[in-house]
Amino acid sequence: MNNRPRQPKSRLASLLGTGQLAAVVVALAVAGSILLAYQFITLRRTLVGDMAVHASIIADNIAAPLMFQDRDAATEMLRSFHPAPFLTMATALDRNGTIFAEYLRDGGKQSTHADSWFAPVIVTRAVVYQGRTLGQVRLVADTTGIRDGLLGYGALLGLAFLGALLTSGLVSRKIRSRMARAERELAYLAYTDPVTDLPNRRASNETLDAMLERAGTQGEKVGVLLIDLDNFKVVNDTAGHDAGDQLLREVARLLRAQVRETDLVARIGGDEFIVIAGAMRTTEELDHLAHRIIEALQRPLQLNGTEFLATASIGAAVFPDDAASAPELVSNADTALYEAKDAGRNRLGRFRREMIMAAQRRAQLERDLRRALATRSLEVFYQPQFDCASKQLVGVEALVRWRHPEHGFIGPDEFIPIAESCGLIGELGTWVLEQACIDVIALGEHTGLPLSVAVNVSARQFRDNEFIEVVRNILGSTGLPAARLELELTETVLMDDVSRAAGFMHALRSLGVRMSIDDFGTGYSSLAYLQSFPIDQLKLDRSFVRPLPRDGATLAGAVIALAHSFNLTVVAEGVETAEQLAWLRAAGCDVMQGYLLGRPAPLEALRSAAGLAVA
Ligand SMILES: Nc1nc2c(ncn2[C@@H]2O[C@@H]3COP(=O)(O)O[C@H]4[C@@H](O)[C@H](n5cnc6c(=O)[nH]c(N)nc65)O[C@@H]4COP(=O)(O)O[C@H]3[C@H]2O)c(=O)[nH]1
Repeated sequence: MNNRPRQPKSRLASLLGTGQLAAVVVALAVAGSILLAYQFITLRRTLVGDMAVHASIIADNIAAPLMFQDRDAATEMLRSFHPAPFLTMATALDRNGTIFAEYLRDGGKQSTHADSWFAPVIVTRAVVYQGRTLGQVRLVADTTGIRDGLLGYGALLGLAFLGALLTSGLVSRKIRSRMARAERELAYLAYTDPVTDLPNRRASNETLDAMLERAGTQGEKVGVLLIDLDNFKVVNDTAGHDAGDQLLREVARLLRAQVRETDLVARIGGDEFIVIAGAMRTTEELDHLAHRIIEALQRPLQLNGTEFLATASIGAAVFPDDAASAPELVSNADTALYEAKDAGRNRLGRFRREMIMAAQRRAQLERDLRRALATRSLEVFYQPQFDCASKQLVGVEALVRWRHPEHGFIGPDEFIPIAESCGLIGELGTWVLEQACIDVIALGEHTGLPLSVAVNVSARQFRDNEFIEVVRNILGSTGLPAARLELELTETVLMDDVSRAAGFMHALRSLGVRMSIDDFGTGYSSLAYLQSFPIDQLKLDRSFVRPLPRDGATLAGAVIALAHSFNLTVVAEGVETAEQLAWLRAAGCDVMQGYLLGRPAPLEALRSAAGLAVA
C-alpha cells in the first residue's frame, strides 16, 4: 500500500485566485480612468486660465489697430499667438460684432462636440479704450488634443499594466508550480520514512483509522503486528549507523515481501515497524503472517560484508476481537509485544485480556514501590559467598527484598524492571549500595574478616554518568575500602553500548572497586570479547551449575579454565547440592554461593551464622 496522497488544492482556492486577479484588474481600470479624468479636468482648467491671460493681452494691444482700422496689424497681432497650445482660432470683432481680423490655425479645425467635456474652450474679452468699448477679442481652443494625449497616455499605461500583469502572471505561475512541488515533497516527507521509504507513523495511523472504519461496516477483521528488532542497537553500535540504516532497509524489504498488496507496512520508530493486515477472516491469518515474518528475519543478513541476525519480537492484536478502536488496538499490540520481549525476544506475543490485568498490576506496583522507597520499607538481604579452597566466608551478595503490605513478598525479578522503567532505579540502587556498604562493614567487624559485598547494577544505573560519583561518595561516606566492593553487571548491559561500557567500567575500576560479570553464559557475548572490558570476576550462571556433575561438566570446566587463563576469578552461583560443591572445588572454581551454603537472609540472621566455614 502506498503513501496516502495529499488532497489536491481545492476548486474554491483556485476560484478565489482568479477572483482576486479580476478584482485587481477592475480596480486598476477604475483608478486609471479616474486619474485620466482628473488630469483632463486639470489641464482644461489650466488651458482656460492661459487663454484668459492671452485674451486680456490681445484685448489690451489690439485697441489701436481697431481704432485705426488697421486690419493687417490686428491680424499680425492675432497670429503672434500662434505658439499658444491648442489655440485654433483668434478673432477680433468690431463694435458691431463683425469680424475685423481673424487668425485660424489649420483652417480653424476644432471639435464638433458641443456641451460636453470635449467642447471647444471659448474665451472672450472686451476691447476697451478710455472707457469706450471698441469691440471684443474671442479666442477658441480645441481640447481634442488634450483628450487624445491623455488617451494615448492611458493606452500606454494600460499596455504597461498589461505587460506587468503578464509578467507577474508568468512569475506567479512559476512560483505556484514550485510551491506545488515543494508541497508535494513536504507531503511525501510528512507521510514517509526517508530511510526505508516506507510510510511513517502518521501515515500508518491514518491508514489504520480508515481500515477500521471499512472493516466495521463490512464485518471484517483487521490485524496489527508491532515488530521490534531485537538487536538493532548492537548493529548500530558495532557496525555503524550506515549498517544500521541498511539493516532497516533490508527489514523493510523482507516485511513487504511477506504481506499482501492491500496490507500496510510502516516504520513507526527507530527499530519499530507496524504491519496492518486488513480484510482478514480469522485471527489465525495474522498469526501465520507473524510467524512468516519471524522466519524471514531469522535468516542472516549481509551488512557491509558482515553477517547479522535481525531477529524481531512481535506483538499482535486483532480488531474487533481485542479492541474496538485504533489507539486501543495499537496499545494492546504493544502490551503483547512487551510480553514477547519479556519472554526472551525473537517470538510472537499474542494479545490476551489477562495482559491488561498484568499491566494494571504493574502500574499499581509502580505506585506502591514509589511509596515503599520513600518510607524506606524495602530491605537488603545478604547471601554468603565462600572461598572454595579455604572454605572461609569471603563475602556476601546484596539482594534487595520487598514485602508488599497486600501482595506479600515480591521478587526483585518483578520489581527491579518496574523500577527501571519508571525511573526509580537510580534512587533504589543508591539506597541498596549505601545500605550494603554500611552492613558489610558491620558484618566484617563482627566476624573479624575483610568481607566483600557484591551489589547488582542495573542497565539504567549503568547508563547514568552520575553513577560513578554516587559510588565514590558512598565509599567516602561509609568508609568501606573500595577493593571490598564488587559491582555486578550483566552481559546484556555491557553489550547494549559496547564502547561506552568499556569507558564507564574503566572509570569505576579507577576508584578501586572490583567488576564482576553476572549470569555469565546467558547472554550472547564471548569470553574473548569480554576480555576487552576491565573485569575481575565471572559469575558462572546457575543454569551451568544445575546439571552438574552429571551433565554440563565440559562446558562449566571450559568456562572456569578460560576465565583463569584471563586471570579472572570465578564465582559459581546456585550451588544446591553437595555433589555440585565437590565438583566445583575439584574444577578449581574460586568462590561459590547457593542455597546449600546459605540462602539470602537479613543482616541479623547472617551475623549469628557468620564465621561458619563450609563443611
Ligand atoms: N534457585 C536458586 N536460586 C538461588 C540460589 N542461590 C541464590 N539464588 C538466587 O539467585 C539470584 C542471584 O542473583 P542475581 O543473579 O544477581 O539476580 C538478581 C539480580 O539480578 C536482581 N537483583 C536483586 N537485588 C538487586 C538490586 O539490589 N539491584 C539490582 N539492580 N538488581 C537486583 O534480581 C535477581 C533475582 O534476585 P533474587 O530473587 O534475590 O535471586 C537471587 C538469589 O536469591 C540457589 O541455590 N538456587
